[in-house]
Amino acid sequence: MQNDKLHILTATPSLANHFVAELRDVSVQHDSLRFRRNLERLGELLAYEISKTMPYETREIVTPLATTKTQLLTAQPVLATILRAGLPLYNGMLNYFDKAYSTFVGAYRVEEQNTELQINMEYLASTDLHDKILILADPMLATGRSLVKSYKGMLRHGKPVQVHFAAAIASPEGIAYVQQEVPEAHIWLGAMDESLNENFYIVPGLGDAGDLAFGPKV
Ligand SMILES: O=P(O)(O)OC[C@H]1O[C@H](OP(=O)(O)OP(=O)(O)O)[C@H](O)[C@@H]1O
Ligand SMILES: O=c1cc[nH]c(=O)[nH]1
Ligand SMILES: [Mg+2]
Repeated sequence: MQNDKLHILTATPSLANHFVAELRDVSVQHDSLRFRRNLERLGELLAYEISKTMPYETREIVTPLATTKTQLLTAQPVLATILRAGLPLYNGMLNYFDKAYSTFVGAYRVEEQNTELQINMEYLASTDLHDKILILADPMLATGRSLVKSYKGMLRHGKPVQVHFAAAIASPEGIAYVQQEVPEAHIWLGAMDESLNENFYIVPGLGDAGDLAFGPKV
C-alpha cells in the first residue's frame, strides 16, 4: 500500500469519528436524513483537507474599512461523483468548493454471490477535465471497481493535472486495486476497514450506502 498518498480522517481523534460512527451505527443509520447529512458533513471535512493541497495566489480584498491581502485558490477543482450513493458526499464537497463544475457517472454493482463483480456504467455527463484538479467522491470504496471504471470513463473528457479520490469508508483490497490502476491518485478516506465479505461488502462497514440514503433498490 502506497501510504504517502493515503489520508485517513479517523486515524486521529476529531469530529470525523462521530460522523463515521453514526453512519455505521444500526441504532442511528436508519434515520435517512441524518445518514445523508453525515455523508455530507464528511464531504465537507474531506473537501477542507484536500483544499490544503491545492494551489493558491495572493489576492487583494477591499473591506468597508481598508484593503487586505489573502490567499485564494488559483482555480476551482472539478467535482465528480457516482450515482446514486455518491450524491450526499458530493453535495458536502460542493458546499465548500461552491464554484466548482461537476461530472456525474451512473454506475452500479451487479451483485451475484461468489461470482466476479460486474459494474454497469450507463451514464456519463462531464465538464472538460483537461488540466483540471479532479475530485471523485463516492462513499464506499469496496472492490474499487466502480471508482476505477468511472475514472477511466471520464478520461475521454480530458486528462486531469491531479486526481483525488474521496470515500467515507474503504477496504484494504479496494485501496490496493485503486493504487495499482491509478497510481497517481491521492486517496482521502473517512475510515479504512478490515476486509470485504463474500458479497464484496465492506466489514465492519455500514451496509448499503445507497439504500440507507435513498431506499432499497428493486
Ligand atoms: O468498490 P465497489 O465494489 O465498486 O463498490 C462501491 C460502489 O458500491 C456502491 O454503489 P452501488 O453499486 O451500491 O450503487 P448505488 O449507489 O445505486 O447504491 C458505492 O456507492 C460505490 O459506487
Ligand atoms: O459495503 C459496501 C460495498 C458497496 N456498496 C455499499 O454501499 N456498501
Ligand atoms: Mg448500493
